[in-house]
Amino acid sequence: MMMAEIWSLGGSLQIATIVFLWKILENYFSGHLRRSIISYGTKLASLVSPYIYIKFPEFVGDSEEYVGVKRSDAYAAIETYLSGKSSREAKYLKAIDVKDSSQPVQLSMDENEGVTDEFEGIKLSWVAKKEYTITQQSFSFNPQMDEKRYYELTFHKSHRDFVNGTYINHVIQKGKAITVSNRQRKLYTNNPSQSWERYRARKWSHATFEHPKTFDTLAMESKKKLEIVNDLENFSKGKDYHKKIGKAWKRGYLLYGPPGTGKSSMIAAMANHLEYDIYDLELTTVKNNTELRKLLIETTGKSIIVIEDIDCSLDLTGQRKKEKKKAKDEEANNPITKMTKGEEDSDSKVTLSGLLNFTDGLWSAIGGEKIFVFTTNYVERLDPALIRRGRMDMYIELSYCGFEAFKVLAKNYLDIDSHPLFATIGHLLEETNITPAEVAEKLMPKCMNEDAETCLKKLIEALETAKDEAKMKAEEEARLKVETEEKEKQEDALEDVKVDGSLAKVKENCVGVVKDNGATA
Ligand SMILES: Nc1ncnc2c1ncn2[C@@H]1O[C@H](COP(=O)(O)OP(=O)(O)OP(=O)(O)O)[C@@H](O)[C@H]1O
Ligand SMILES: [Mg+2]
Repeated sequence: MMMAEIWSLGGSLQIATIVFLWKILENYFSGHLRRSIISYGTKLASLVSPYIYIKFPEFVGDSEEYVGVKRSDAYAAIETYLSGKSSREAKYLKAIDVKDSSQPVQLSMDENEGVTDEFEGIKLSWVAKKEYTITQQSFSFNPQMDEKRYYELTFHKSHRDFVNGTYINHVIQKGKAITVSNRQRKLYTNNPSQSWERYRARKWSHATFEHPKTFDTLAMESKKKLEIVNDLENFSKGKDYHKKIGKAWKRGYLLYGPPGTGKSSMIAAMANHLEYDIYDLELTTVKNNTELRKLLIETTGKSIIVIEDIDCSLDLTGQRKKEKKKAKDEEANNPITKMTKGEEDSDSKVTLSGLLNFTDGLWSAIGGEKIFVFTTNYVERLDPALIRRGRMDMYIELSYCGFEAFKVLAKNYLDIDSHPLFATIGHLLEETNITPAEVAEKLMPKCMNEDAETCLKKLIEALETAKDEAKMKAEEEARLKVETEEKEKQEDALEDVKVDGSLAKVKENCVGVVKDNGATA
Protein backbone atom coordinates (compact mmCIF):
# COMPACT_ATOMS: atom_id res chain seq x y z
CA MET A 1 0.00 0.00 0.00
CA MET A 2 2.78 2.28 1.07
CA MET A 3 4.82 1.38 -2.03
CA ALA A 4 1.84 1.98 -4.25
CA GLU A 5 1.35 5.46 -2.83
CA ILE A 6 5.03 6.34 -3.29
CA TRP A 7 4.85 5.00 -6.86
CA SER A 8 1.74 7.04 -7.58
CA LEU A 9 3.31 10.20 -6.12
CA GLY A 10 6.40 9.64 -8.24
CA GLY A 11 4.19 9.24 -11.32
CA SER A 12 2.37 12.51 -10.62
CA LEU A 13 5.68 14.28 -10.16
CA GLN A 14 6.92 12.93 -13.47
CA ILE A 15 3.77 14.15 -15.24
CA ALA A 16 4.07 17.60 -13.59
CA THR A 17 7.73 17.80 -14.68
CA ILE A 18 6.84 16.90 -18.25
CA VAL A 19 4.02 19.52 -18.30
CA PHE A 20 6.41 22.09 -16.82
CA LEU A 21 9.07 21.45 -19.45
CA TRP A 22 6.47 21.44 -22.19
CA LYS A 23 5.17 24.87 -21.08
CA ILE A 24 8.72 26.27 -21.08
CA LEU A 25 9.25 24.99 -24.62
CA GLU A 26 5.85 26.25 -25.73
CA ASN A 27 6.52 29.73 -24.34
CA TYR A 28 9.94 29.74 -25.91
CA PHE A 29 8.70 28.61 -29.30
CA SER A 30 5.66 30.88 -29.30
CA GLY A 31 7.93 33.76 -28.39
CA HIS A 32 11.52 34.26 -29.50
CA LEU A 33 12.03 31.37 -31.85
CA ARG A 34 8.73 31.83 -33.64
CA ARG A 35 9.38 35.54 -34.07
CA SER A 36 12.87 34.85 -35.40
CA ILE A 37 11.55 32.29 -37.86
CA ILE A 38 8.87 34.71 -39.09
CA SER A 39 11.34 37.56 -39.30
CA TYR A 40 13.88 35.59 -41.35
CA GLY A 41 11.11 34.07 -43.43
CA THR A 42 9.70 37.51 -44.23
CA LYS A 43 13.10 38.86 -45.19
CA LEU A 44 13.69 35.88 -47.43
CA ALA A 45 10.25 36.20 -49.03
CA SER A 46 10.71 39.94 -49.63
CA LEU A 47 13.85 39.22 -51.63
CA VAL A 48 11.90 37.23 -54.17
CA SER A 49 8.38 38.74 -53.87
CA PRO A 50 7.47 41.63 -56.20
CA TYR A 51 4.86 42.90 -53.72
CA ILE A 52 4.93 45.50 -51.00
CA TYR A 53 2.83 45.23 -47.84
CA ILE A 54 1.77 48.13 -45.66
CA LYS A 55 0.23 47.59 -42.27
CA PHE A 56 -2.26 50.06 -40.79
CA PRO A 57 -2.74 49.17 -37.09
CA GLU A 58 -6.01 49.94 -35.31
CA PHE A 59 -4.38 51.47 -32.28
CA VAL A 60 -1.43 53.78 -32.05
CA GLY A 61 0.76 54.21 -29.00
CA ASP A 62 1.73 57.14 -26.81
CA SER A 63 2.72 60.42 -28.34
CA GLU A 64 3.11 63.98 -27.16
CA GLU A 65 -0.54 64.71 -27.88
CA TYR A 66 -2.11 61.94 -25.89
CA VAL A 67 -1.30 59.42 -23.22
CA GLY A 68 -2.19 55.76 -23.61
CA VAL A 69 -3.46 54.21 -26.81
CA LYS A 70 -5.75 55.88 -29.27
CA ARG A 71 -7.69 54.49 -32.19
CA SER A 72 -5.86 55.45 -35.33
CA ASP A 73 -7.62 58.03 -37.51
CA ALA A 74 -6.11 56.43 -40.60
CA TYR A 75 -7.48 53.00 -39.61
CA ALA A 76 -10.97 54.47 -39.05
CA ALA A 77 -10.83 56.29 -42.40
CA ILE A 78 -9.72 53.09 -44.21
CA GLU A 79 -12.51 51.14 -42.52
CA THR A 80 -15.07 53.68 -43.74
CA TYR A 81 -13.52 53.82 -47.21
CA LEU A 82 -13.63 50.03 -47.56
CA SER A 83 -17.11 49.73 -46.03
CA GLY A 84 -18.98 50.00 -49.35
CA LYS A 85 -16.68 47.52 -51.10
CA SER A 86 -16.72 45.15 -48.12
CA SER A 87 -20.50 45.00 -48.02
CA ARG A 88 -20.53 44.10 -51.74
CA GLU A 89 -17.57 41.72 -51.94
CA ALA A 90 -16.76 40.17 -48.55
CA LYS A 91 -18.53 37.07 -47.26
CA TYR A 92 -17.85 37.56 -43.57
CA LEU A 93 -18.77 40.98 -42.33
CA LYS A 94 -19.12 42.65 -38.99
CA ALA A 95 -21.49 45.47 -38.11
CA ILE A 96 -20.00 48.20 -35.94
CA ASP A 97 -21.65 51.14 -34.20
CA VAL A 98 -20.37 54.50 -35.35
CA LYS A 99 -20.59 57.43 -32.97
CA ASP A 100 -22.58 60.46 -34.12
CA SER A 101 -23.50 58.89 -37.44
CA SER A 102 -26.80 59.01 -39.28
CA GLN A 103 -26.22 55.36 -40.27
CA PRO A 104 -27.30 52.88 -37.57
CA VAL A 105 -24.23 50.67 -38.18
CA GLN A 106 -21.26 50.48 -40.53
CA LEU A 107 -20.42 47.17 -42.20
CA SER A 108 -16.79 46.20 -42.39
CA MET A 109 -15.01 43.01 -43.41
CA ASP A 110 -14.25 40.46 -40.76
CA GLU A 111 -10.77 39.10 -40.05
CA ASN A 112 -8.96 37.48 -42.97
CA GLU A 113 -11.47 38.80 -45.46
CA GLY A 114 -10.10 40.80 -48.36
CA VAL A 115 -11.26 43.15 -51.07
CA THR A 116 -9.59 44.60 -54.14
CA ASP A 117 -9.56 48.23 -55.05
CA GLU A 118 -8.75 49.89 -58.34
CA PHE A 119 -7.53 53.46 -58.50
CA GLU A 120 -6.30 55.18 -61.67
CA GLY A 121 -5.90 51.81 -63.36
CA ILE A 122 -3.84 50.27 -60.56
CA LYS A 123 -5.06 47.24 -58.65
CA LEU A 124 -4.48 47.01 -54.93
CA SER A 125 -5.61 44.55 -52.33
CA TRP A 126 -6.77 45.11 -48.76
CA VAL A 127 -7.02 42.39 -46.12
CA ALA A 128 -8.35 42.71 -42.57
CA LYS A 129 -5.97 40.88 -40.27
CA LYS A 130 -5.47 40.17 -36.64
CA GLU A 131 -2.24 39.24 -34.86
CA TYR A 132 -1.75 37.92 -31.37
CA THR A 133 1.00 38.95 -29.04
CA ILE A 134 1.79 37.78 -25.53
CA THR A 135 1.55 40.73 -23.22
CA GLN A 136 2.73 38.89 -20.06
CA GLN A 137 6.51 38.82 -20.35
CA SER A 138 7.27 36.65 -17.30
CA PHE A 139 6.77 32.91 -17.41
CA SER A 140 3.15 31.87 -16.87
CA PHE A 141 0.94 28.86 -17.38
CA ASN A 142 -1.73 31.26 -18.71
CA PRO A 143 0.03 33.85 -20.85
CA GLN A 144 -2.22 36.81 -21.80
CA MET A 145 -2.92 37.04 -25.49
CA ASP A 146 -3.42 40.51 -26.94
CA GLU A 147 -5.31 40.89 -30.20
CA LYS A 148 -4.19 43.57 -32.57
CA ARG A 149 -6.23 44.34 -35.66
CA TYR A 150 -4.80 45.92 -38.73
CA TYR A 151 -5.45 46.41 -42.40
CA GLU A 152 -2.83 45.18 -44.81
CA LEU A 153 -2.45 46.86 -48.16
CA THR A 154 -0.66 44.89 -50.88
CA PHE A 155 0.52 46.25 -54.22
CA HIS A 156 3.20 45.72 -56.81
CA LYS A 157 6.51 47.35 -55.98
CA SER A 158 6.48 49.30 -59.27
CA HIS A 159 3.65 51.45 -57.79
CA ARG A 160 5.46 52.29 -54.57
CA ASP A 161 5.71 56.07 -55.16
CA PHE A 162 2.18 56.35 -56.48
CA VAL A 163 0.71 54.49 -53.52
CA ASN A 164 2.76 56.38 -50.93
CA GLY A 165 2.17 59.76 -52.48
CA THR A 166 -1.32 59.62 -53.94
CA TYR A 167 -3.32 56.50 -53.21
CA ILE A 168 -3.05 56.43 -49.40
CA ASN A 169 -3.91 60.12 -49.27
CA HIS A 170 -6.92 59.49 -51.51
CA VAL A 171 -8.17 56.63 -49.31
CA ILE A 172 -7.86 58.63 -46.10
CA GLN A 173 -9.42 61.81 -47.52
CA LYS A 174 -12.28 59.86 -49.08
CA GLY A 175 -12.87 57.89 -45.86
CA LYS A 176 -12.99 61.11 -43.84
CA ALA A 177 -15.34 62.72 -46.36
CA ILE A 178 -17.72 59.74 -46.10
CA THR A 179 -17.61 60.04 -42.31
CA VAL A 180 -18.45 63.74 -42.54
CA SER A 181 -21.37 63.16 -44.90
CA ASN A 182 -22.73 60.36 -42.70
CA ARG A 183 -22.24 62.15 -39.44
CA GLN A 184 -25.08 63.68 -37.48
CA ARG A 185 -24.64 67.39 -37.45
CA LYS A 186 -24.70 69.31 -34.20
CA LEU A 187 -26.17 72.48 -32.85
CA TYR A 188 -23.99 73.90 -30.12
CA THR A 189 -24.67 76.55 -27.54
CA ASN A 190 -22.15 78.04 -25.12
CA ASN A 191 -22.37 77.20 -21.42
CA PRO A 192 -21.99 80.02 -18.88
CA SER A 193 -18.38 80.20 -17.76
CA GLN A 194 -19.28 79.46 -14.12
CA SER A 195 -19.93 75.86 -15.17
CA TRP A 196 -16.68 75.45 -17.15
CA GLU A 197 -14.73 74.49 -14.05
CA ARG A 198 -17.13 71.75 -13.03
CA TYR A 199 -16.10 68.16 -13.59
CA ARG A 200 -16.28 67.35 -17.30
CA ALA A 201 -18.34 70.47 -17.95
CA ARG A 202 -17.72 71.65 -21.47
CA LYS A 203 -17.70 75.14 -22.90
CA TRP A 204 -20.28 74.11 -25.48
CA SER A 205 -23.32 71.86 -25.08
CA HIS A 206 -24.82 70.26 -28.13
CA ALA A 207 -27.88 68.58 -29.53
CA THR A 208 -28.37 66.91 -32.88
CA PHE A 209 -29.07 69.53 -35.52
CA GLU A 210 -32.27 68.55 -37.29
CA HIS A 211 -33.75 71.73 -38.74
CA PRO A 212 -35.49 70.87 -42.01
CA LYS A 213 -35.10 74.27 -43.73
CA THR A 214 -33.34 74.17 -47.10
CA PHE A 215 -32.78 76.79 -49.78
CA ASP A 216 -35.58 75.13 -51.78
CA THR A 217 -38.11 75.95 -49.07
CA LEU A 218 -36.69 79.39 -48.28
CA ALA A 219 -38.92 82.09 -49.71
CA MET A 220 -36.93 84.81 -51.43
CA GLU A 221 -36.06 86.14 -54.87
CA SER A 222 -34.52 83.32 -56.89
CA LYS A 223 -31.67 85.50 -58.24
CA LYS A 224 -30.62 86.51 -54.75
CA LYS A 225 -30.93 82.95 -53.51
CA LEU A 226 -28.71 81.65 -56.30
CA GLU A 227 -26.11 84.30 -55.54
CA ILE A 228 -25.96 83.19 -51.90
CA VAL A 229 -25.81 79.48 -52.75
CA ASN A 230 -22.98 80.10 -55.24
CA ASP A 231 -21.10 82.17 -52.70
CA LEU A 232 -21.39 79.40 -50.08
CA GLU A 233 -20.28 76.72 -52.52
CA ASN A 234 -17.30 78.72 -53.73
CA PHE A 235 -16.31 79.23 -50.13
CA SER A 236 -16.59 75.58 -49.15
CA LYS A 237 -14.46 74.52 -52.13
CA GLY A 238 -12.03 77.39 -51.69
CA LYS A 239 -9.30 75.83 -49.56
CA ASP A 240 -6.57 76.21 -52.18
CA TYR A 241 -7.79 79.64 -53.25
CA HIS A 242 -7.67 81.00 -49.69
CA LYS A 243 -4.21 79.52 -49.24
CA LYS A 244 -3.03 81.06 -52.50
CA ILE A 245 -4.17 84.55 -51.60
CA GLY A 246 -3.06 84.18 -47.97
CA LYS A 247 -6.50 84.70 -46.46
CA ALA A 248 -7.90 82.70 -43.54
CA TRP A 249 -10.51 80.24 -44.73
CA LYS A 250 -13.53 81.99 -43.26
CA ARG A 251 -16.47 84.06 -44.46
CA GLY A 252 -18.74 86.57 -42.77
CA TYR A 253 -22.41 87.17 -43.55
CA LEU A 254 -24.62 89.84 -42.06
CA LEU A 255 -28.31 89.04 -42.31
CA TYR A 256 -30.60 91.95 -41.67
CA GLY A 257 -34.29 92.65 -41.96
CA PRO A 258 -37.49 92.91 -39.91
CA PRO A 259 -38.56 90.08 -37.56
CA GLY A 260 -40.09 87.09 -39.34
CA THR A 261 -38.34 87.57 -42.68
CA GLY A 262 -36.29 84.37 -42.46
CA LYS A 263 -32.89 85.25 -40.97
CA SER A 264 -32.75 82.23 -38.66
CA SER A 265 -34.30 80.07 -41.37
CA MET A 266 -31.52 81.09 -43.73
CA ILE A 267 -28.83 80.06 -41.22
CA ALA A 268 -30.45 76.61 -41.01
CA ALA A 269 -30.58 76.41 -44.82
CA MET A 270 -26.89 77.38 -45.02
CA ALA A 271 -25.90 74.69 -42.50
CA ASN A 272 -27.96 72.06 -44.30
CA HIS A 273 -26.57 73.02 -47.68
CA LEU A 274 -22.93 72.84 -46.59
CA GLU A 275 -23.48 70.08 -44.02
CA TYR A 276 -21.85 72.21 -41.34
CA ASP A 277 -22.44 72.30 -37.59
CA ILE A 278 -23.86 75.42 -35.96
CA TYR A 279 -22.40 77.20 -32.94
CA ASP A 280 -25.13 79.48 -31.64
CA LEU A 281 -23.15 81.94 -29.53
CA GLU A 282 -25.11 83.64 -26.76
CA LEU A 283 -22.91 86.68 -26.22
CA THR A 284 -24.71 87.92 -23.12
CA THR A 285 -23.39 84.98 -21.09
CA VAL A 286 -19.78 85.58 -22.14
CA LYS A 287 -17.98 87.58 -19.47
CA ASN A 288 -15.04 89.03 -21.35
CA ASN A 289 -12.86 88.87 -24.46
CA THR A 290 -10.68 86.10 -23.01
CA GLU A 291 -13.72 83.88 -22.56
CA LEU A 292 -14.81 84.69 -26.08
CA ARG A 293 -11.43 83.56 -27.42
CA LYS A 294 -11.57 80.34 -25.38
CA LEU A 295 -14.96 79.58 -26.86
CA LEU A 296 -13.66 80.16 -30.36
CA ILE A 297 -10.69 77.85 -29.83
CA GLU A 298 -13.12 75.05 -29.01
CA THR A 299 -15.10 75.35 -32.22
CA THR A 300 -14.38 72.88 -34.98
CA GLY A 301 -14.00 73.36 -38.72
CA LYS A 302 -16.95 73.06 -41.09
CA SER A 303 -19.08 75.13 -38.79
CA ILE A 304 -21.21 78.25 -38.76
CA ILE A 305 -20.74 80.51 -35.77
CA VAL A 306 -23.88 82.54 -35.23
CA ILE A 307 -24.51 85.65 -33.18
CA GLU A 308 -28.21 86.50 -33.43
CA ASP A 309 -29.57 89.99 -32.82
CA ILE A 310 -26.12 91.44 -32.52
CA ASP A 311 -27.51 94.92 -31.79
CA CYS A 312 -29.22 93.58 -28.66
CA SER A 313 -26.50 91.15 -27.56
CA LEU A 314 -24.08 93.76 -26.37
CA ASP A 315 -23.38 97.43 -26.18
CA LEU A 316 -21.77 97.38 -29.58
CA THR A 317 -23.54 100.16 -31.39
CA GLY A 318 -22.57 103.78 -31.46
CA GLN A 319 -26.14 104.88 -30.87
CA ARG A 320 -26.61 102.63 -27.90
CA LYS A 321 -23.34 103.84 -26.47
CA LYS A 322 -24.60 107.41 -26.70
CA GLU A 323 -27.91 106.46 -25.07
CA LYS A 324 -26.09 104.66 -22.34
CA LYS A 325 -23.69 107.55 -21.83
CA LYS A 326 -26.63 109.92 -21.50
CA ALA A 327 -28.26 107.61 -18.97
CA LYS A 328 -24.98 107.35 -17.07
CA ASP A 329 -24.54 111.11 -16.98
CA GLU A 330 -28.05 111.49 -15.63
CA GLU A 331 -27.30 108.76 -13.12
CA ALA A 332 -24.08 110.45 -12.06
CA ASN A 333 -25.92 113.69 -11.33
CA ASN A 334 -28.54 111.88 -9.30
CA PRO A 335 -27.54 112.00 -5.62
CA ILE A 336 -29.16 108.63 -4.84
CA THR A 337 -27.40 106.73 -7.62
CA LYS A 338 -24.18 108.56 -6.73
CA MET A 339 -24.27 106.82 -3.38
CA THR A 340 -24.60 103.29 -4.79
CA LYS A 341 -22.09 103.90 -7.58
CA GLY A 342 -18.95 101.82 -7.45
CA GLU A 343 -20.64 98.82 -5.85
CA GLU A 344 -20.72 96.51 -8.82
CA ASP A 345 -20.24 97.15 -12.48
CA SER A 346 -22.65 94.79 -14.18
CA ASP A 347 -21.47 95.80 -17.69
CA SER A 348 -20.27 93.01 -19.89
CA LYS A 349 -16.59 93.23 -20.70
CA VAL A 350 -16.89 91.79 -24.18
CA THR A 351 -15.96 94.76 -26.27
CA LEU A 352 -16.39 95.59 -29.90
CA SER A 353 -12.67 95.17 -30.49
CA GLY A 354 -12.83 91.77 -28.75
CA LEU A 355 -15.59 90.70 -31.07
CA LEU A 356 -13.71 91.97 -34.10
CA ASN A 357 -10.65 90.01 -33.02
CA PHE A 358 -12.88 87.01 -32.62
CA THR A 359 -14.08 87.21 -36.22
CA ASP A 360 -11.02 88.73 -37.83
CA GLY A 361 -7.92 88.04 -35.81
CA LEU A 362 -5.38 85.24 -35.80
CA TRP A 363 -7.59 83.00 -33.70
CA SER A 364 -10.40 83.01 -36.23
CA ALA A 365 -8.27 80.98 -38.65
CA ILE A 366 -7.72 77.95 -36.46
CA GLY A 367 -9.42 74.59 -36.91
CA GLY A 368 -10.47 74.73 -40.57
CA GLU A 369 -13.15 76.51 -42.50
CA LYS A 370 -15.61 78.65 -40.60
CA ILE A 371 -18.50 80.91 -41.41
CA PHE A 372 -19.55 83.77 -39.14
CA VAL A 373 -23.15 84.93 -39.34
CA PHE A 374 -24.50 87.97 -37.52
CA THR A 375 -28.16 88.87 -37.61
CA THR A 376 -29.91 92.10 -36.76
CA ASN A 377 -33.29 93.74 -37.18
CA TYR A 378 -31.69 97.19 -37.17
CA VAL A 379 -28.66 97.36 -39.44
CA GLU A 380 -28.52 101.15 -39.12
CA ARG A 381 -27.78 100.83 -35.40
CA LEU A 382 -24.59 98.84 -35.85
CA ASP A 383 -21.18 100.34 -35.41
CA PRO A 384 -19.60 100.96 -38.83
CA ALA A 385 -16.45 99.15 -37.67
CA LEU A 386 -18.44 95.96 -37.35
CA ILE A 387 -19.97 96.12 -40.77
CA ARG A 388 -17.25 97.70 -42.86
CA ARG A 389 -16.46 96.03 -46.18
CA GLY A 390 -14.04 93.18 -45.88
CA ARG A 391 -15.14 92.32 -42.38
CA MET A 392 -18.49 91.02 -43.50
CA ASP A 393 -18.12 89.42 -46.90
CA MET A 394 -21.78 89.59 -47.81
CA TYR A 395 -24.69 91.70 -46.62
CA ILE A 396 -27.99 89.94 -47.11
CA GLU A 397 -31.24 91.78 -46.69
CA LEU A 398 -34.22 89.62 -45.82
CA SER A 399 -37.25 91.66 -46.57
CA TYR A 400 -41.03 91.67 -46.77
CA CYS A 401 -42.73 89.02 -48.85
CA GLY A 402 -42.77 89.64 -52.61
CA PHE A 403 -44.70 87.64 -55.19
CA GLU A 404 -41.79 85.30 -55.95
CA ALA A 405 -41.32 84.52 -52.26
CA PHE A 406 -45.07 83.97 -51.90
CA LYS A 407 -45.00 81.38 -54.71
CA VAL A 408 -42.32 79.40 -52.83
CA LEU A 409 -44.47 79.46 -49.70
CA ALA A 410 -47.60 78.42 -51.64
CA LYS A 411 -45.65 75.48 -53.03
CA ASN A 412 -44.30 74.56 -49.58
CA TYR A 413 -47.54 74.83 -47.67
CA LEU A 414 -50.27 74.12 -50.23
CA ASP A 415 -48.34 72.25 -52.91
CA ILE A 416 -49.67 74.50 -55.69
CA ASP A 417 -47.79 76.36 -58.42
CA SER A 418 -50.67 78.50 -59.65
CA HIS A 419 -54.22 79.52 -58.79
CA PRO A 420 -56.68 82.15 -60.10
CA LEU A 421 -56.29 84.04 -56.78
CA PHE A 422 -52.54 84.44 -57.30
CA ALA A 423 -53.05 87.59 -59.40
CA THR A 424 -55.01 89.38 -56.62
CA ILE A 425 -52.39 88.32 -54.08
CA GLY A 426 -49.62 89.61 -56.36
CA HIS A 427 -51.21 93.08 -56.54
CA LEU A 428 -51.84 93.20 -52.81
CA LEU A 429 -48.26 92.16 -52.01
CA GLU A 430 -46.98 95.10 -54.06
CA GLU A 431 -49.04 97.50 -51.95
CA THR A 432 -48.44 95.91 -48.53
CA ASN A 433 -45.55 95.10 -46.23
CA ILE A 434 -46.16 91.64 -44.85
CA THR A 435 -43.45 89.25 -43.63
CA PRO A 436 -42.98 85.72 -45.00
CA ALA A 437 -43.71 84.48 -41.46
CA GLU A 438 -47.18 86.10 -41.56
CA VAL A 439 -47.88 84.73 -45.05
CA ALA A 440 -46.73 81.27 -43.96
CA GLU A 441 -49.08 81.39 -40.99
CA LYS A 442 -52.09 82.10 -43.24
CA LEU A 443 -51.14 79.41 -45.73
CA MET A 444 -50.89 76.69 -43.15
CA PRO A 445 -54.19 74.78 -43.16
CA LYS A 446 -55.64 74.90 -39.65
CA CYS A 447 -57.76 71.76 -40.02
CA MET A 448 -58.37 68.90 -42.44
CA ASN A 449 -61.19 70.58 -44.39
CA GLU A 450 -59.25 73.77 -45.11
CA ASP A 451 -58.26 73.56 -48.77
CA ALA A 452 -55.83 75.73 -50.74
CA GLU A 453 -58.51 78.20 -51.79
CA THR A 454 -59.66 78.80 -48.21
CA CYS A 455 -56.06 79.46 -47.17
CA LEU A 456 -55.47 81.85 -50.08
CA LYS A 457 -58.69 83.73 -49.19
CA LYS A 458 -57.48 84.01 -45.58
CA LEU A 459 -54.25 85.49 -46.90
CA ILE A 460 -56.14 87.98 -49.11
CA GLU A 461 -58.18 89.03 -46.08
CA ALA A 462 -55.01 89.51 -44.03
CA LEU A 463 -53.40 91.48 -46.87
CA GLU A 464 -56.44 93.75 -47.20
CA THR A 465 -56.51 94.34 -43.45
CA ALA A 466 -52.79 95.08 -43.48
CA LYS A 467 -53.32 97.44 -46.44
CA ASP A 468 -56.15 99.29 -44.67
CA GLU A 469 -54.12 99.52 -41.47
CA ALA A 470 -51.12 100.81 -43.38
CA LYS A 471 -53.35 103.39 -45.13
CA MET A 472 -54.83 104.53 -41.83
CA LYS A 473 -51.37 104.69 -40.30
CA ALA A 474 -50.06 106.72 -43.23
CA GLU A 475 -53.06 109.10 -43.00
CA GLU A 476 -52.58 109.47 -39.26
CA GLU A 477 -48.88 110.16 -39.77
CA ALA A 478 -49.68 112.71 -42.49
CA ARG A 479 -52.26 114.38 -40.22
CA LEU A 480 -49.76 114.49 -37.36
CA LYS A 481 -47.14 115.91 -39.70
CA VAL A 482 -49.49 118.65 -40.88
CA GLU A 483 -50.48 119.38 -37.28
CA THR A 484 -46.84 119.59 -36.19
CA GLU A 485 -45.99 121.84 -39.12
CA GLU A 486 -48.97 124.09 -38.33
CA LYS A 487 -47.94 124.27 -34.70
CA GLU A 488 -44.38 125.12 -35.64
CA LYS A 489 -45.62 127.79 -38.05
CA GLN A 490 -47.83 129.32 -35.33
CA GLU A 491 -44.95 129.25 -32.86
CA ASP A 492 -42.68 130.93 -35.41
CA ALA A 493 -45.32 133.58 -36.10
CA LEU A 494 -45.76 134.19 -32.39
CA GLU A 495 -42.03 134.49 -32.04
CA ASP A 496 -41.95 136.96 -34.93
CA VAL A 497 -44.73 138.99 -33.30
CA LYS A 498 -42.78 139.03 -30.06
CA VAL A 499 -39.61 140.07 -31.83
CA ASP A 500 -41.53 142.71 -33.81
CA GLY A 501 -43.16 143.95 -30.64
CA SER A 502 -39.84 144.24 -28.85
CA LEU A 503 -38.30 145.95 -31.85
CA ALA A 504 -41.19 148.40 -32.01
CA LYS A 505 -40.72 149.10 -28.33
CA VAL A 506 -37.02 149.60 -28.78
CA LYS A 507 -37.69 151.91 -31.71
CA GLU A 508 -40.28 153.80 -29.69
CA ASN A 509 -37.84 154.20 -26.82
CA CYS A 510 -35.12 155.35 -29.18
CA VAL A 511 -37.44 157.95 -30.71
CA GLY A 512 -38.31 159.06 -27.17
CA VAL A 513 -34.65 159.43 -26.31
CA VAL A 514 -34.03 161.42 -29.51
CA LYS A 515 -37.06 163.56 -28.75
CA ASP A 516 -35.94 164.11 -25.20
CA ASN A 517 -32.46 164.84 -26.44
CA GLY A 518 -33.91 167.21 -28.99
CA ALA A 519 -35.94 168.90 -26.32
CA THR A 520 -32.94 169.12 -24.09
CA ALA A 521 -30.93 170.31 -26.99
N1 LIG B 1 -38.09 83.72 -46.14
C1 LIG B 1 -38.76 82.73 -45.55
N2 LIG B 1 -38.95 81.57 -46.19
C2 LIG B 1 -39.62 80.57 -45.61
N3 LIG B 1 -40.14 80.62 -44.38
C3 LIG B 1 -39.98 81.76 -43.70
C4 LIG B 1 -39.27 82.86 -44.25
N4 LIG B 1 -39.27 83.85 -43.35
C5 LIG B 1 -39.93 83.39 -42.29
N5 LIG B 1 -40.35 82.14 -42.48
C6 LIG B 1 -41.11 81.31 -41.53
O1 LIG B 1 -41.46 82.16 -40.45
C7 LIG B 1 -40.96 81.69 -39.20
C8 LIG B 1 -40.03 82.72 -38.57
O2 LIG B 1 -38.90 82.90 -39.39
P1 LIG B 1 -37.44 83.19 -38.83
O3 LIG B 1 -37.33 82.75 -37.43
O4 LIG B 1 -36.46 82.63 -39.79
O5 LIG B 1 -37.42 84.77 -38.89
P2 LIG B 1 -36.29 85.77 -38.35
O6 LIG B 1 -36.02 86.75 -39.45
O7 LIG B 1 -35.14 85.03 -37.84
O8 LIG B 1 -37.06 86.52 -37.19
P3 LIG B 1 -36.43 87.25 -35.88
O9 LIG B 1 -35.83 88.54 -36.34
O10 LIG B 1 -37.63 87.47 -35.02
O11 LIG B 1 -35.45 86.32 -35.29
C9 LIG B 1 -40.25 80.39 -39.50
O12 LIG B 1 -41.01 79.35 -38.94
C10 LIG B 1 -40.19 80.24 -40.99
O13 LIG B 1 -40.64 78.99 -41.37
MG1 LIG C 1 -34.30 84.83 -35.89
